[in-house]
Amino acid sequence: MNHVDGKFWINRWENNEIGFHRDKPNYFLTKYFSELNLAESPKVLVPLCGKSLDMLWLTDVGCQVIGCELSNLACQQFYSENYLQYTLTETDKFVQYTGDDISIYCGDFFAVTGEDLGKIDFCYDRAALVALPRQLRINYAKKIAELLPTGSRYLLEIKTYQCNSEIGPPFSVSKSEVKELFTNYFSITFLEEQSEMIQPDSNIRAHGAVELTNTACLLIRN
Ligand SMILES: C[S@@+](CC[C@H](N)C(=O)[O-])C[C@H]1O[C@@H](n2cnc3c(N)ncnc32)[C@H](O)[C@@H]1O
Repeated sequence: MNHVDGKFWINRWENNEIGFHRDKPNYFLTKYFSELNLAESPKVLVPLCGKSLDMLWLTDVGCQVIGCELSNLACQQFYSENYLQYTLTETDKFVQYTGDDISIYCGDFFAVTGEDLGKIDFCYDRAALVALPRQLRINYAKKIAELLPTGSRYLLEIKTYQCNSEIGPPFSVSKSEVKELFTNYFSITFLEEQSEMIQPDSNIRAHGAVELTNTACLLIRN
């Protein structure tokens, strides 16, 4: 399993192993969005976006969305399944899908720069940090801090479960790890926790994890 060079994820999309995809908007996003005090028409970064329908929900409430996704197939499916028009531009780093309100940089998130994005108001992370093994989570936290300007908001959902070694994705990320990764750059509030039983067909269930807690974290960039 090679998470680092991306083959793992490319294969998952090619084999349609996308059990992480949801057919309705995320509960924490829809509940807490209005409390974020964002400017009008905020620019939202969705790292590791897959073909998440949360991006559509965000445009419905007036956001301009920039996603980043490794798999070209995921990007194509996002636009075609939602009947959205796009144009394609190729650079040395990305294939850029540009739609009316949603653009996706198809390529490696770790190659994105502040110059590529412009000023981001809000970063929305569902199943992104927790998709990454520990060393990449450290790099990811640094990248997020680099891309987000002072005052911007970062809504992060983590999943926490009991395990003896690092299994995943999704990887178990605790509230103390969130503090460790982000405390140098952000003020952190834990908004809400919800427990759920892990699906019997999940790979982490096969390693003995039975129940997990989803925690919504709100981070504000210092
Ligand atoms: C668990 S999925 C979550 C997708 C989406 N956030 C959602 O909620 O459905 C993680 C996604 O991250 C993408 N990904 C993994 N590593 C990446 C990287 N380095 N750059 C960009 N995308 C990446 C994968 O292809 C996959 O679609």
